Amino acid sequence: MARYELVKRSVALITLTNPPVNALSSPVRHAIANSMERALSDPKVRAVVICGENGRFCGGADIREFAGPLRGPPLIPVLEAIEAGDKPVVAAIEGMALGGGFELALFCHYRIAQSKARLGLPEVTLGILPAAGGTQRLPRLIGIPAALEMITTGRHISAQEALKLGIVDQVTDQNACETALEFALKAVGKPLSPRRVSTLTTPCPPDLDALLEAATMQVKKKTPGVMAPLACIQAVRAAATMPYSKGMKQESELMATLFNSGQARALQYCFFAQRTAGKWTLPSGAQWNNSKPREIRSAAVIGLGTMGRGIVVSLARVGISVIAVESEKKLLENGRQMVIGMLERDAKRRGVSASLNLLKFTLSLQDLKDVDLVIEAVFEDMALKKRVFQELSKVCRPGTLLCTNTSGLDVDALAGVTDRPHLVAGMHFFSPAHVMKLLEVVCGPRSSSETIATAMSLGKKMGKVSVAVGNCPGFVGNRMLKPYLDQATFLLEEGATPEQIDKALEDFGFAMGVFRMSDLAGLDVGWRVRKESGLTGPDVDPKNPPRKRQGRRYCPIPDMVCEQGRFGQKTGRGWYKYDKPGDTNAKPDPLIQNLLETYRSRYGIQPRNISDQEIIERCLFVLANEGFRILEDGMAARPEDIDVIYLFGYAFPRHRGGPMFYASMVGLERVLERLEHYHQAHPDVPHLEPITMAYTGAQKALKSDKLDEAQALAKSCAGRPDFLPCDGLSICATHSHGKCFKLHWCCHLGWCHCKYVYQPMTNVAQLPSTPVPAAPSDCTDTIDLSISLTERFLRISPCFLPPPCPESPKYCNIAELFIDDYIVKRINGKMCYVQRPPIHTEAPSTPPQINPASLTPQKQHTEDKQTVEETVKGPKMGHCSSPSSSEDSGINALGGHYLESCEEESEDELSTDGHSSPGSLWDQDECTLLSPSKSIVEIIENIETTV
Ligand SMILES: CC/C=C\CC(=O)SCCNC(=O)CCNC(=O)[C@H](O)C(C)(C)COP(=O)(O)OP(=O)(O)OC[C@H]1O[C@@H](n2cnc3c(N)ncnc32)[C@H](O)[C@@H]1OP(=O)(O)O
Repeated sequence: MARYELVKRSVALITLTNPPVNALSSPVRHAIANSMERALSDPKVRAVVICGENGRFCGGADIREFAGPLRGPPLIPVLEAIEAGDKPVVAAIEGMALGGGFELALFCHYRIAQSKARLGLPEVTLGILPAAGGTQRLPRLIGIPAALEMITTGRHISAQEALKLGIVDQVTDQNACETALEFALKAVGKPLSPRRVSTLTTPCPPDLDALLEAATMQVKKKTPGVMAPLACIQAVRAAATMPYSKGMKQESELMATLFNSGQARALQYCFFAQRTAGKWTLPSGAQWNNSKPREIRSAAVIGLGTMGRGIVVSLARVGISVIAVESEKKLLENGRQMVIGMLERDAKRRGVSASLNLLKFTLSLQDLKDVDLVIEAVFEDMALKKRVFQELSKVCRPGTLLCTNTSGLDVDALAGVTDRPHLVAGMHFFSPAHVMKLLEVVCGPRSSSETIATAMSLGKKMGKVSVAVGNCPGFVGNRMLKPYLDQATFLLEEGATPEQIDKALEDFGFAMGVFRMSDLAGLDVGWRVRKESGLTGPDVDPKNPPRKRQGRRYCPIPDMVCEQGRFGQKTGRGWYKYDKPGDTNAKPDPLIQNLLETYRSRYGIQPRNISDQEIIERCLFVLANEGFRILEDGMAARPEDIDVIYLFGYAFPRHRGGPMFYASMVGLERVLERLEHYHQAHPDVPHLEPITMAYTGAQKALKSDKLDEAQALAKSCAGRPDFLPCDGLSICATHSHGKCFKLHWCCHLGWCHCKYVYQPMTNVAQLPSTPVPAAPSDCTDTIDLSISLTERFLRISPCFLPPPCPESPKYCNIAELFIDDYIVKRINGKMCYVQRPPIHTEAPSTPPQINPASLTPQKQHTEDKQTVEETVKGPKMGHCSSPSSSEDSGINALGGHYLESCEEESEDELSTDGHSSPGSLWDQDECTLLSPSKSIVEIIENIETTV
């Protein structure tokens, strides 16, 4: 984990060796401590250099270790030994020095950086703060304003900026390690005291309070409701106002508050979910690490509307030559000018020259015969898209990949009209395509692994977060959006206002509520889609009840708003009013209030007071419920993929982790209970019906006495102003379950009220033991959780780790009890955690449909050695049942911050209709929580539980 060498006869070279990023895991900390001890005690050693293997200094603490108890030596004493030593220590920074890695460098007496290195304290993005002295040392080195900015934003800086700020002593274009060795020798004999950052006095600006106040306002505005940046500011204040040792204590106390918070868990989950999403897998067994992408040097984009232009820019700025095609001269010229303008602005911002020479504009598809890949971005019209694909099939050389930017139409139907269905896939960009990070790569049943590998790799090259999804109407993101939007308008019917709904969502963490966002995106797009799908307009049978479509509840209010010419910001009127068209300052409009009142009285709806809790539950639980359906249908491989789609395509607040993670934090049983409750109240809204699996599961799980006790206590707190219904973010460490049971009442900053009133979250190991209750008379000794939604969720989401595991054998994590294959048994008066024999379940009666033309045949299950698990799961088939939602294009519909404003755009010309054909086969989930080596029916642990 660290190599120790004596070089140049007198310098100890300590090389961190923990690939891929030399994170400071327990063995690494151990190795640094030992190596330093050796170096300091060896009289031959006159100086020390610390570097990282493979050109990477250190990526910081090992984030994976945060989920468990601390093992090995704590970091701070290890680092303090470096600073306190009497031999000069030089950090040789190549690649990156981040988080704890940067702090390690700050404990060294000198720092040399390679010119391409990046440095930073990104802890805030993980919901914590730089707690290995970063908040106390950086301000001492570079002053409060610069340190504050780096610490509260987590921004990585270049080696040159680090030199300018005084963080590093030298920047070199050569090998940093070699340079540091020379530097170290020269430092021998020079006084070390002034080089010890802990001894420096923080330069304190006269307007400290005002500065910190401004920083506080800024982070509250930028990241409302997020705790870590505020804690960072408090820690930096301590650096300015307290001696070093007291500041360190303050830093550590603030860290303790953040470390176990739900926000930290959510943000760390996001970090890994983003990386997991890149590890795609197909039913054929093809996956990210066994499929080779093609190199794409040239591409074509068809259609220069909003999406097409953004795609051209995304391709050209990473050095791919692009032929852009339009159908009319005027449109082509307009598109050309806009693309050039966008590229020039982008290049100026990045300080590079615009790659205009890579662009070619044409009216003829014939020009595309030699390109490596085509992305079709014409209007969302299946007939038109089919014509384009037929034409491409004739024109392009046989190996050209044909991709579509459809936001929800059937990719396989398009593949079917080509001569190369295996080379067809969806590449669903989000608007504006050159800004939004998300790319859904849609795998049709016939898409080859090479095609998917190429689309995913091209996405990565363009700087996108690419997620592989199955082929169903709306794919993943837009399919989930439909029930979310529906709930918002149903709530309007029932008595809420757009302002109230938006405020509840914004308080939850969205940058914009659903109605403000819809106004920004434009209301006419959705209206047109609804007209085309026969939901509104002249095609609707006049005998059809106005608030029903196909037996389901339908809300015509959005149509009524559009009928009045209110299309949102661009017309100066929408769900809100604006001072003038294009203005962004949304004001409540009494006309909308009148419209709602008239509507309600017309349909005899008695408006009622709707709580923010109901708004959040109905809008967000329905989102997660659809996510579970998507997993069931096999249209996403993992909950992480869904969350990543919502984080990057729909601006779901990152500190909530994404809709699936949020549901897991609230507690799936509570989500299920609330969905059941709302579905009973609204039986004509199928999306509120919890998926069958969840329903069945809840019937089987038994409640424990402890749970009742906790609920009774919790209920007694209802109504107290300082306690709110659990938002799922306040993790209950008291009961060590990582998620609150239903009816918990928690304050939102880390207090749990399930048992210990007004007691802050307590380390589980410090809690008194709870005796196992006597055998209950009216229930069996086995809690069968085998088919609960929770169990399934955890099975398919190994990343949803239980909270830090207590060392004490008196407790276990309840989450573990939900793991597939385990049951809880009472053995000799103790609750034991037992693995049960495999369940022999019948394979699904309907075999998956496999297209004979498929070039990616299904895994031969009969030939492989397989577990029961694999047999039962099998690949999923068919299109999902939810209605098509092409109300795209993402348009950041949940309310995200754009990095830059959208330009004045016109819609692409070209028409619509769309039929769905059977969708993709999709491998379901993996069960990495269970080790196949574990023996069957073995008592693996004998632990009392507090349940
Ligand atoms: C007392 C507390 C003291 C200190 C607190 C901390 O230090 S918190 C950690 C602060 N550090 C970070 O936040 C850095 C996180 N990592 C990154 O930003 C990037 O990974 C990095 C280092 C810039 C490298 O980017 P690159 O694109 O080259 O690789 P990728 O992100 O795909 O990562 C490769 C694999 O490494 C895993 N990984 C990266 N950093 C860490 C880490 N700090 N701990 C654990 N694991 C880390 C990452 O998950 C990837 O894993 P894989 O299994 O291959 O998906």
